[in-house]
Amino acid sequence: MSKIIYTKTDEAPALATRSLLPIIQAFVKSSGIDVDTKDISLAARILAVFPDFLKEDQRVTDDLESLGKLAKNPEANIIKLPNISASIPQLISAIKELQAKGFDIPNYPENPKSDAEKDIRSRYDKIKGSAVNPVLREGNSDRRAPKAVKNFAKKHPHSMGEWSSDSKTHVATMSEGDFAHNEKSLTLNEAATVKIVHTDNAGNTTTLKEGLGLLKGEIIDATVLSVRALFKFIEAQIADAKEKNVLFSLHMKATMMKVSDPIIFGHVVKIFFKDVFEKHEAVFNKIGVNVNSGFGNLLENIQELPEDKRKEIEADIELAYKNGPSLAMVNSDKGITNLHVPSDVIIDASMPAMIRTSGKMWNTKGELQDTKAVIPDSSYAGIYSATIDFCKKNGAFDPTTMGTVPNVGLMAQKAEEYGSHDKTFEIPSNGKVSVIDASGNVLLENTVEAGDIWRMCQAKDAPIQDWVKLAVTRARASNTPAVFWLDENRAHDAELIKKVNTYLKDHDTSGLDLRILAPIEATTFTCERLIKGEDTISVSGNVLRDYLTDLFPILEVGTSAKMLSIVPLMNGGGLFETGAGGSAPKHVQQLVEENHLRWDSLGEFLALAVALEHFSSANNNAKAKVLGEALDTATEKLLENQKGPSRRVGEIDNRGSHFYLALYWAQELANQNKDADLKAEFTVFAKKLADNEAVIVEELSNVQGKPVDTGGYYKPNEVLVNQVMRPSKTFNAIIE
Ligand SMILES: NC(=O)C1=CN([C@@H]2O[C@H](COP(=O)(O)OP(=O)(O)OC[C@H]3O[C@@H](n4cnc5c(N)ncnc54)[C@H](OP(=O)(O)O)[C@@H]3O)[C@@H](O)[C@H]2O)C=CC1
Ligand SMILES: O=C(O)CCC(=O)C(=O)O
Ligand SMILES: [Mg+2]
Repeated sequence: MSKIIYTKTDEAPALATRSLLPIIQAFVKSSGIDVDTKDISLAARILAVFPDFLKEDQRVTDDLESLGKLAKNPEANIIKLPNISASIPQLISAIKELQAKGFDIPNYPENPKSDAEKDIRSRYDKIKGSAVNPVLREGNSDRRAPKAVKNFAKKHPHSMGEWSSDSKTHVATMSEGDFAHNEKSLTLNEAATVKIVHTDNAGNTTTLKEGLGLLKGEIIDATVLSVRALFKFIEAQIADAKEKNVLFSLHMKATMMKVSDPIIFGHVVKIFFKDVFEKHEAVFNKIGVNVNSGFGNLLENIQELPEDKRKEIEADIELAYKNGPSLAMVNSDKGITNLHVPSDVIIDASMPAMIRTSGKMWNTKGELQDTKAVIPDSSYAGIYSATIDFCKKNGAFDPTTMGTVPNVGLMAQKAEEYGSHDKTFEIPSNGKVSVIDASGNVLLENTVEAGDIWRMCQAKDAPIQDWVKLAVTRARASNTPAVFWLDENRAHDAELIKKVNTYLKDHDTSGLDLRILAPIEATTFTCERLIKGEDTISVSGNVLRDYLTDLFPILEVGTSAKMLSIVPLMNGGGLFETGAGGSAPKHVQQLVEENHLRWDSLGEFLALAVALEHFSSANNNAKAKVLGEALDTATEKLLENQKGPSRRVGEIDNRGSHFYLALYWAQELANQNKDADLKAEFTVFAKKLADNEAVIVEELSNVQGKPVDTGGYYKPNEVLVNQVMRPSKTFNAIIE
């Protein structure tokens, strides 16, 4: 029998699940709907790949693998909550926590030498970074703000920082030598099996990858980022930030671009602290400093040095801070800078947050200051500079009047940069890298220098056809203009444009406003419509999907957590993501410190409603449809009555909002007349909830204000965390 699968993930969404899931299961039980869970948390994914290190009773199934298979099956109905895409520091701290809990898993080998270490390293490398989404996303992306959410934001706008025309904030990006400028691309006329070969200047060849099967009609790209150009660029930006007296900040996606971006991150750290690295290089090499994991790695590693050496290095670091521009801070109280940990500043969330805050970031004194946002590769940086220019000219966007920008994003089957992980290489020596087919034809080739980062991407034809179809479907269904954000001057986009023009002919596009604009023009076009209250669908590739589905939601409705985020799977199943953002680590901190969880589960509510609707049509289950419709109405009511979580301790939090969802959902089911059984069942249920509202709300708020222990961060203690997340005896008794 088909089921709805609810994913157990990490951090705030996983905490919320402990409260919400029992409610959901209680509501759907009588309708013959099974809501099962799969654990794809970072901790579970680690345990799943090391059965040989664990005791029999500690072993877990590989739920990600089985979900990946399910996603290719028409029966799939998966509710996917955000999970940690682990940076190395996150991975290491999860490993430590598991080891302390008695799981005898190996350490992460920073410099694997033996075969055994290399095997361990390769298992960990599969877990790190964005390792879940690419496996489950067997479809393209349809993300939008539901009407109720837009209306709520218009009535109750989030705060927006003002923008002034003399803001010194700007984006800095490379004008040569980056991935954008070196890109080569082609479409395959026939299926092929290719290998990737590095040839040095003496003619020695090294095969970087072989046996890579490509399909007919697939677009492939090869490109390289020159480290020499990167160094020159970063040095100039550091000097310029100091001269202009703006904060220096770096914005990368080290999680999703898990091979290239940590390397770039590391280079920026080394250049920023150039004098420190030059002077102490030998020591750093000896103690195994690796700043691809951020400057924090250096600070941690030097702790093991004798005190005088450590003090000397710390003094040199202080000097570097003094001589350089001010760094943007992630947490000025704790001295955490923008360069500390790559997973603290993730571009899709960090740039919009900055734009929402007048283009400012925090300085060391905890004050807001104008910022230089360094985004090394210029492929997509322009959309942020165009948005910033727009705000400088027109002032901040006004959430009470602005339109909306839904997105249709190409991502299925690891499209574009998503699929580059196993085809990205740090190049050992000067020469060239070639993509060569079985007959020896060189399909793509780039000149490289030692240290350059070379990568290849793929976009298969079937996902592209599906994406064009989805764009037309959404444009038609919402009667909204749609813009393909593609640049004819970029090699990859030029190939894609040919396909878009071809596949648009497969659909009835009469009366639709469909256009193709380069990203910067598309941004300005969209923003100009946006301030007039007009809606525009962005139809984009994978990276822009990621950027745009945080950028516009954060400006429009304050957070991308409130987005409806659907992935119609290409084989007919449904993947329903909850919101378009992440796992909000700061929210966990607040819960632990003061037992208040400000996570908003609106994304979960929206996803569940569409999952129920999908379940209904896939299984011919009329009750599921009634449940879904009632849930949607209940969600609207929750917004109207402002029963979403507050940010402040003592006020309604995530758990309180779940109670109100249950109350309204039950009331809607009691009020409907499509299903008599549900009506009867939930009339009783709704009355019980309503009668006990005051008691339950009091029980839920009484617990707040004190620290709590959930027994772990990556793998909390189930008993403790359930107690924390379900503190109302009265509510629990009614649910059970
Ligand atoms: N689909 C996925 O699985 C995704 C996973 N991630 C992962 O999430 C982690 C954190 O990423 P990060 O870039 O910091 O982005 P997040 O989206 O987790 O956080 C950014 C900020 O957005 C706000 N926010 C996000 N979701 C909610 C919500 N449901 N309710 C209320 N506020 C919300 C919070 O603001 P405030 O603190 O001001 O309340 C939060 O600090 C990383 O490990 C990353 O890899 C990121 C994106 C998608
Ligand atoms: O997979 C990830 O690491 C993040 C994905 C993400 O940010 C998104 O899909 O919007
Ligand atoms: Mg994103």
